[in-house]
Amino acid sequence: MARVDLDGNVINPMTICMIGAGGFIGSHLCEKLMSETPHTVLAVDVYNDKIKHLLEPDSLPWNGRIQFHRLNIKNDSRLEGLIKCSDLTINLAAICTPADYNTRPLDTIYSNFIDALPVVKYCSENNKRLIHFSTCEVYGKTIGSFLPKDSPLRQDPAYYILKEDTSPCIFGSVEKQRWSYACAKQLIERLIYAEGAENGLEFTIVRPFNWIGPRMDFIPGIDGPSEGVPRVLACFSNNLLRREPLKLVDGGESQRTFIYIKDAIEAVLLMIENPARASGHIFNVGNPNNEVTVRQLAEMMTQVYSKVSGEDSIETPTIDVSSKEFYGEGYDDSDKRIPDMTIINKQLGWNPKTSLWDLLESTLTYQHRTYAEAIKQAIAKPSAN
Ligand SMILES: NC(=O)c1ccc[n+]([C@@H]2O[C@H](COP(=O)([O-])OP(=O)(O)OC[C@H]3O[C@@H](n4cnc5c(N)ncnc54)[C@H](O)[C@@H]3O)[C@@H](O)[C@H]2O)c1
Ligand SMILES: O=C(O)[C@H]1O[C@H](OP(=O)(O)OP(=O)(O)OC[C@H]2O[C@@H](n3ccc(=O)[nH]c3=O)[C@H](O)[C@@H]2O)[C@H](O)[C@@H](O)[C@@H]1O
Repeated sequence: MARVDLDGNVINPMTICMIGAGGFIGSHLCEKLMSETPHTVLAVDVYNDKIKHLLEPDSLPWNGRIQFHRLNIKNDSRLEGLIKCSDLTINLAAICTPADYNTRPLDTIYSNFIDALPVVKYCSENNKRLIHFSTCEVYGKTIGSFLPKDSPLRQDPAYYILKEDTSPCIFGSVEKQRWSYACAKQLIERLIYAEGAENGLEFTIVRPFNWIGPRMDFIPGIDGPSEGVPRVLACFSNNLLRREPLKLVDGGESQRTFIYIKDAIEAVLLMIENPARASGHIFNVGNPNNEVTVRQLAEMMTQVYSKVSGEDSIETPTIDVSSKEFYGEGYDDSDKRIPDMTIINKQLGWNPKTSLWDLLESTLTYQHRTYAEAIKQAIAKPSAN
């Protein structure tokens, strides 16, 4: 039975150059493409731990449809050739953990802007379609966050809903180096948009809103550096696994909307297979129904983990820490991130399905199954170093 797109046209097999395929999102996207489509993936990354299960053994049903190319796009002449022999390039490569933005601002700016330039150039020069991963962080802070604390307008959606074609990008001052990432992402978006306007580059830009699920980042001291600071899901999972209090930065008052990685990947597959509907657009991909403060996330994760692990939660499940202490100088934050869904609904007819509780249940089940034993060993006999 041939697979058809949203307009009833047969979907022909494509070759996709996926840069950053070895990461959290890339690994889920590769799983989806291998298990549900006839497409071929040239998986480009410096690591492949998270997609090894797709590359071996040769007896896998999709064998031959995914090839791993270990290369660093900063300085590898093979990149252009891979883009030229693909129908579509998806660029996921980035430094995208906030702890790096104010501590490694140069690497962050290079990774999110400079290193993406050749990818855009090769696509434009060779008339190849590009799907580029930006971030919801390009919206920065809401307009409402500048109103007086008790202003009723803060409840007015016009002051906090984030819409691709109307909302401004509002960052903190240059000293707040946290915004090095979002600003680099904003400028690469503007460059891509200009390549589209001036040179006819066929592009789609994705603005993910806190996608979470299995294989996101790492657990410090187990499959990542002990002093590493991953994104909040992995931080809180690590605390729960180690029976430590979850640290709430500046009281955990910031709000986020979290979406299950599997729901988000559905949206990306629709973009891949419906170029006529996706090209020329910027898309919010998030779940406006899953909004919590970070404190509420910590409380919910504590409850879910207790259920998943069968262990009672500890006496003091959370403690407050200052952002200076947790991230260092130059940290700043987005207050609230609610995606407007008009454009993605209209173009792709997509909506997220999974509640925050359910996505946390499946994700923490994975975390507990994958890490609980290793953590127990690590705590039992702390390593020499
Ligand atoms: N996960 C989210 O919720 C989220 C939210 C907003 C934006 N994004 C964006 O989506 C993209 C993917 O995010 P993710 O969560 O999968 O992050 P990730 O860190 O898990 O994946 C990024 C991958 O890119 C690779 N990479 C980085 N620099 C490279 C280089 N120079 N050459 C080759 N490979 C390189 C890394 O090895 C890694 O495997 C990023 O652009 C990120 O900014 C993600
Ligand atoms: O994932 C996204 O959509 C985007 O936003 C993230 O930024 P942020 O949501 O701030 O990243 P987290 O590290 O997950 O932090 C979320 C919130 O939790 C707080 N936090 C984090 C970790 C922790 O241990 N405690 C804690 O209170 C942070 O201060 C922040 O307010 C990252 O910038 C990228 O992954 C991406 O651009």
